[in-house]
Amino acid sequence: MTQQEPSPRLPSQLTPQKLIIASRESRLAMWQAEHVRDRLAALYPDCQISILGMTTRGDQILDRTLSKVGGKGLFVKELEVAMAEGRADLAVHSLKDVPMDLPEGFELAAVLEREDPRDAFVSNDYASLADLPPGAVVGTSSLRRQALIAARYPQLVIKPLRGNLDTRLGKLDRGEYAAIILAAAGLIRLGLPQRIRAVLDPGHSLPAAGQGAMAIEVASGARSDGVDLQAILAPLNHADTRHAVLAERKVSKIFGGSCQIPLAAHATVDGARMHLRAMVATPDGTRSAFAELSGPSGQPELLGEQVSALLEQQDAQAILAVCKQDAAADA
Ligand SMILES: NCc1[nH]cc(CCC(=O)O)c1CC(=O)O
Repeated sequence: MTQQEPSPRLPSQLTPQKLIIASRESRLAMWQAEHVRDRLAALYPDCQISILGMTTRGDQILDRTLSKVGGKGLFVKELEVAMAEGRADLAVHSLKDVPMDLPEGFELAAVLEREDPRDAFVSNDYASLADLPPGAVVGTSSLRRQALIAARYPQLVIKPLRGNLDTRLGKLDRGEYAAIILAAAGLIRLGLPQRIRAVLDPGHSLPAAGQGAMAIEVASGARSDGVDLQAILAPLNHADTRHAVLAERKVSKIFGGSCQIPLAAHATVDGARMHLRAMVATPDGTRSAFAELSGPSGQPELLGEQVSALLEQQDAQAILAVCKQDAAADA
């Protein structure tokens, strides 16, 4: 799991003198941008690397669930505008927040090695979901987490929880929730692993496509001074993680791809083989479809298509129709 792509050994005149990284300003986003900055600084010691912090619409709108205000694109659009205008060269994202289809003219130059992809149970008073008394309030705004919890623990009450990690932990600590569910990766990166009371078994709480992975987005083609950003960033790519997330994102894309439906997709890679598991459900968790398959690591998108076909055979379309009705009733 730790091999990196071979370094491209760029001719020295093509290594950049200056790189600007666009990032959201949340503590997690900044940690991730600094991580990329430090890795690039080690590769290109003569390059001056800075971080341009930005606020996105996704950070500003905190009173509605993401699925209602337009989905994942809200976290990346401003960063793409900065790249298109030449104010930044690359953007660092949590891959989970990156839409399945990037706008024309942008691509993912690197997918970094994945951190723990699992969901984490976080609480000051309880050790696990199973410990919560009936009626206890659990915070999450993820439809996937909501459906998975409702299916196994229908006696719990799920309430929306938005905002960056510090905001969410603050709401838990003020007693607004008995427990909250967060990605383990974010807590680990922020140096808060002690907040994790239990990691949820992926067999019960299958992770979201891309969870725990970071990606670097660039504008396609060479920079105006001829610097090939793709080649510059290639050494940061982690091949196994890229293959896993390509398979996961294929499933997301086939099922309509944003926060609108409860959908999980998680792949593991073992050398030349990979295994993909995926699930779709109704938001109340009462109906769900699950499928899994193994295949060659070199054809992740094919595996994604095959697993999606298995889900469809299990009536996934009927589940999605229920979700769409819910969405229409909300509107
Ligand atoms: N939707 C927000 C988001 N995007 C990425 C992460 C965590 C880090 C990751 O998955 O890489 C989180 C927070 C969470 O789900 O708890």
